[in-house]
Amino acid sequence: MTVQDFETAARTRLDPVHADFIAGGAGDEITVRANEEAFRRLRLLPRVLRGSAVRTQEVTVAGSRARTPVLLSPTAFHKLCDEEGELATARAAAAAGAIMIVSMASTVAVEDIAEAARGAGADGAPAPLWFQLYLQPDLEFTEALVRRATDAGCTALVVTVDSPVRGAHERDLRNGFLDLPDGLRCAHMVDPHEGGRVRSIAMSPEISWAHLDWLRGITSLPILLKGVLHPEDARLAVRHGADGLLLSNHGGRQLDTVPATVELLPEIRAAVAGRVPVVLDGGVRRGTDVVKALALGASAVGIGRPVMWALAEGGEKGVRRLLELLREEVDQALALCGACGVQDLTPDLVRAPAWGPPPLPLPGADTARPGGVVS
Ligand SMILES: Cc1cc2nc3c(=O)[nH]c(=O)nc-3n(C[C@H](O)[C@H](O)[C@H](O)COP(=O)(O)O)c2cc1C
Ligand SMILES: CC(C)CC(=O)C(=O)O
Repeated sequence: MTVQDFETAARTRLDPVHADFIAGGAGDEITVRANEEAFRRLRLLPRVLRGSAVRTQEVTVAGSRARTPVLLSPTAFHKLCDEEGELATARAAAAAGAIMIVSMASTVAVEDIAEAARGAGADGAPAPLWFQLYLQPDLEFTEALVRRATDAGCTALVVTVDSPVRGAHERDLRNGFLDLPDGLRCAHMVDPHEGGRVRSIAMSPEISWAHLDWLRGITSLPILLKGVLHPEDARLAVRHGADGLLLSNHGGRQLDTVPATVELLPEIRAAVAGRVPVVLDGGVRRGTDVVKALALGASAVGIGRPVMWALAEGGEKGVRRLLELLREEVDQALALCGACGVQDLTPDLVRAPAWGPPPLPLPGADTARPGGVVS
């Protein structure tokens, strides 16, 4: 009945080491918890008598049209959850008309995922697929991967920029989960020039804005940056030609103790000043969470762990049910807010506690804390 139920059910089926890999985060997992808690602290303030009988959830983000504002954030290794892996996920996403962001660390190749999605798209419409990339210091390899994703029909690239090194996943270290089980591999990291050797994904601290400029020069696909948290970086992203941001703290899996993403949303929105869309992920578990994020200015929201749990619980059917459930919950929340669609969701529908940047005590200035970030 709820998104949370999928986790409970999945845990009875999954190897506990793999369940820990999915659930876990970096360090003390403070940010993992903060993401969900922040949504719980926000309150909705609905409008009434607005005639919201005909409702739509359609959105267009960075040129891709979707039937739902809920997209599938990139998650690695779907074959840990289901033997069909990303093929099952792609079919379910296509049936729901949801954007799926294929992880660079997927256990099925993007060409095969695209084929599965094409076969399952409702109304014969192609389901939008985006491709997530960790920029590799080996630019030739990165360029070849961008071409593969483009040729497979992906309509945007999502560059994850919060991973100059990998976050410290202490559950995995304790469990000794350091590699994929035999028989599974990252499909995009098999190097045809090196006799099928599987490369590791480099999370490299040498990656800089210059690499993004290089990427901008080799592709005409929209580029979204995933993992920008500081408003100054959001401004820089726009200046460097990014077409959108995926406001994400990697589900609390990179730097622990960073703020919940929904807390940062108003600041990031203000920084980009409407020039590019902002998608948000992290802790979205309810239709009301989706509505809160959209009201605060997100163009869409992503879900990570729930997809893995649903896949483990029921394969393609599980992910279909998950997406249906969220569609039903979003529809109900829209109706109860007096909204016919995303366009009717505005910041005045949300009451936020007083979070945001700490007050900057200026010499001689009144140091009283400003009110909530949502006015
Ligand atoms: C098991 C797992 C694998 C992930 N793999 C990737 C990945 O390959 N690339 C990436 O950019 N983010 C990855 N993420 C982060 C997600 O894209 C997303 O930011 C996060 O899961 C959203 O938070 P949520 O799980 O609370 O919905 C992963 C997250 C999880 C839980
Ligand atoms: C294997 C990693 C590249 C996947 C990831 O980003 C994560 O586990 O958070």
